[in-house]
Formats: sequence, C-alpha cells, structure tokens
Amino acid sequence: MRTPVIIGNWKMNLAPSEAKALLRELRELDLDQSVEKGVCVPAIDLLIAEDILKDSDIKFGAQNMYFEESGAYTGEISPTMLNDIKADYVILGHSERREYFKEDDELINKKVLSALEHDIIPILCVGETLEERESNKEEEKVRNQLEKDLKDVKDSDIEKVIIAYEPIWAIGTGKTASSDDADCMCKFIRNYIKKVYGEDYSEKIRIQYGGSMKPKNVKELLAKENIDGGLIGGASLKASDFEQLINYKK
Ligand SMILES: O=C[C@H](O)COP(=O)(O)O
Repeated sequence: MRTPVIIGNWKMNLAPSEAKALLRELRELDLDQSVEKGVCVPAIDLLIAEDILKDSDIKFGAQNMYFEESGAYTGEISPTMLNDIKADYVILGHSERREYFKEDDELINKKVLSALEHDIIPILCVGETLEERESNKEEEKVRNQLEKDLKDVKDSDIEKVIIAYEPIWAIGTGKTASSDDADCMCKFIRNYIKKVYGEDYSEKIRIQYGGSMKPKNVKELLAKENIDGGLIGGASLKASDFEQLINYKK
C-alpha cells in the first residue's frame, strides 16, 4: 500500500513576505494525516519554510539544485545546503528547467544521483510535448527520459525516488490529461521500473501526476490504480485549494 504524496510546486511565485503568509496559513489547516504532503518553494523561501513548517507534518523542498557540494557555481544551491536546512525533497528535471534552462538528461541524472547520495528525495519529472503525444511518441519519450535520468540508480535507492508524470501540454494550461490517459502513462512508468528493478520495487515506487490538477479533478485522478499523488503548480498557491487537494479523500 503506497502512501499518497501531494506536493506543491510554487515555481517562481511568492516572495518571502508572501511565502510567510501562505506557510502560516497552511500550518493551521486540518490536513489528512494519511497523505504525505509538502511544498517546494523558491530558493529564497527555503529558510522560511524550514522555520514555519518545523513543527508540522508538512514537508518542504527545493525546486532545483546542483549536483556538487560546493564550489565556484554562481547562482546554484547544493545538496549539502539543502541538508543543512533539513529539506526533504528536490524537484529535478521539471519540463520548465529542461526547456528554459536547457537542462539535459545527463545533468538531470547527476542531480538525481547526488540527491540520493545526500538523502534528499528526488521528485523526477518526465513527460511528453503535445506534438509527441499527437504522433503517439509519448511512451518512447518517457522511456528515454527514464533510461537516462535514472542511469546508475541502485536497486536500494529506487523506491526513494518519486516520479512525476507531467504531460507538458497539461502544465498551467487548464487542460488535464484524462484520468485514464494519466493512469495509463503512470502504469507505463511502473512497468518500466518493474522491468529494470523488479516487481517489488515497482509496487513500492510512487508516481505522481502533474498538470492542471485542481480540487475538482483530484479525486478522479487519485482514484486510479497507478496514480499515487500529485505535483501541483497553480493550485498550490492558495491555502483553500491546497487544503482541498490534500483532503481529497474527505
Ligand atoms: O510542477 C507542477 C506542474 O508543472 C503542474 O503545474 P500546474 O498545476 O500549474 O499545471
């Protein structure tokens, strides 16, 4: 039985004063304890999240990191910095980083390995463009990303990884993949893990769906056998929406 995991990805939103206000609101909510929950905040908000969420069961993490521990890498944050503030997660390979910041699979793989080495849970994002879906290439695209991004990840580490299936055409567009299509791709990912790591790990690994997940569609998506949670952009920026997402079972 996999614990559902719902994580907010604030993206480049909420300056420290706004972050403080939302995190304080989140801390006061009555949230379902059987759901693992967290927020991945901009780097400048990380210390605030550490401080405000320390006595709550809401975890937190970063939206990116470099793979080295320290050095001359202007503008980057490192896994040891995230360890220092006890960050739980780091989002890696988000399609926005792949597209706008030209991150390739080789770099993403180094980051995944580094996160695991430093006990930070990587939330690895994979997914196809609209063009790839329309030409029936979604499985090929995602398989290729998984092969490269998870290269050299050990059997003992694979179940720590959270994989977020995010069809790029559904991100921030209000278009959600149908629950059947989303489940089908999450199943495809689970089968890939089964083939490479075996059935036991494939049953344990958690696979999220991301792309316009909202209070109105969360129940249907999370009722699907292979969808274990959500990576939420827009709807994680409002406490009442986030509350409804976490409390989707109620
Ligand atoms: O990381 C989150 C995803 O990109 C989904 O964003 P969205 O919920 O705003 O569509």
